Formats: sequence, C-alpha cells, structure tokens
Amino acid sequence: MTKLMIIGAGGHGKVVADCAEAMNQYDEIVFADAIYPSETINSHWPTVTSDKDWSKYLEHYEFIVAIGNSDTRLAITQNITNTGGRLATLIHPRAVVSPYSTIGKGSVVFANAVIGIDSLIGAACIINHNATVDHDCQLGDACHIAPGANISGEATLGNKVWAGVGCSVIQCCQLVDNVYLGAGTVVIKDIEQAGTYVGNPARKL
Ligand SMILES: CC(=O)SCCNC(=O)CCNC(=O)[C@H](O)C(C)(C)COP(=O)(O)OP(=O)(O)OC[C@H]1O[C@@H](n2cnc3c(N)ncnc32)[C@H](O)[C@@H]1OP(=O)(O)O
Repeated sequence: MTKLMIIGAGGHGKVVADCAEAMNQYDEIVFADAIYPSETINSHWPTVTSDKDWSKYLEHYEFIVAIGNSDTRLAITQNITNTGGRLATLIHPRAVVSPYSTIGKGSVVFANAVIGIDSLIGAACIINHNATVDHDCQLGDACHIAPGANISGEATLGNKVWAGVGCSVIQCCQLVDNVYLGAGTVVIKDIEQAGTYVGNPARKL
C-alpha cells in the first residue's frame, strides 16, 4: 500500500479520489489545494496542504493532478516529474483497458470507460465516465475525453484536446493540439486548426 496526494480538491478531484479508493491500493488519500486550510472543499478526504507547497510530500506520496484546465494540469504534472516526484496512473477497477494499450503517467481512466487494443494515451489525460477510446488511437498529453464521448479506431488527437460530453470522432480522424469539441459534436474529418468546434458535422465557432 502507498499514499496518494491529489492536487486540486474540486469536483474533478473528488472523482479522482473516489476512483483511487475503489482501486484499493492506497492506504492514505489526501488533497493539496490552494484554499488550504479548508475542511469544506471535500468532506471525505482531508486537505493537508496548499497546492503551492506539495513538494515536501514528494518522498512519501504518489501524485496525481486533478485540475480541469489542461494547461495547468500538464504544467503541474511536468513540475512533479522534474522535481523527482512519482506520478500515479489511476484506472478504475470497472474500466476496461486493453492490456495492449498504454496509459500515460498522471492520467486517470474512470468507471465504465473503455480503452481498446493498441491505443496510446498520453500523460495527464482524463478518460471520463463511460467514454470510449477505441483500437489504435493515439492521444497526446493532457487530453480530456468527457463523459460518454466516443473516439473511434485509429484516431489521433494532439495535446490538450478536449472532447466534450457525448461527442463523437469517427475513425482515422486526426485532430491537432488545442482542439475543444463542444457537447455532442460529431467530427467526421480531420481538424487542422486549433479552436472550438460544435455541431454535426463539426464547425468552428
Ligand atoms: C464531468 C464533467 O462534467 S465534464 C464537463 C463536460 N462539459 C462539456 O462537455 C461542456 C462543453 N461545452 C460546450 O458545449 C459549450 O457550449 C462551448 C464551450 C462549446 C461553447 O460555449 P460558449 O463559448 O459559451 O458559446 P455560447 O454558449 O455563447 O454559444 C455560441 C454558439 O454556439 C452554439 N453552441 C454552443 N455549444 C454548442 C454545442 N455543444 N453544440 C452545438 N452548438 C453549440 C450556441 O447555440 C451559439 O450559437 P448561436 O451563435 O447561433 O446562438
């Protein structure tokens, strides 16, 4: 058993803690958050330090960054690596992840998510409840596949791609870095320009 420090005690943070507890491999789960000290952020697990001051915990804890903003999540994740910290990778016991796929450090895969065979998920990614990433996909760092979103086989997503709740990407599509797909967006061809896309078929806002 080991200890886990979750950086960010908001709504996403508590889902991360819930996932970590379900894994039954941590004997202690704590938060670091900028609003420290606060017992009201999250009533189930303690917030023990500010998120600026987690470095003194490096030796005894694994870390996971639970901040929704992709730039911030990736920056803090990289900072932890650069300062010698150990990053956790959390996979809910009721997610289905092919043993032939790779999930990057600092990433989380929540309940009912499915990762198909031969897929590669980058660092600091969020594969949310009921999301699917099918076979032979490649996701860059700090992507978020929101609840119920479906990424079809052989799709390639750049860094910090945000796929909103219930959206779909058809097979073999390639999306550049920093693409934000609104709720329910349907992507049927490559997206070559960063920005926010909505609708069926996807159009740039
Ligand atoms: C665990 C969790 O909770 S994870 C969180 C999951 N959350 C999501 O997936 C949220 C995704 N966010 C969205 O879909 C948002 O609507 C965004 C980010 C795409 C756009 O938000 P805003 O920038 O505020 O745009 P705004 O609401 O002003 O809409 C602009 C236009 O786009 C349209 N639009 C916005 N979102 C969508 C959408 N998802 N699909 C279709 N059209 C949309 C609006 O109707 C509006 O059209 P109009 O100009 O013809 O009136």
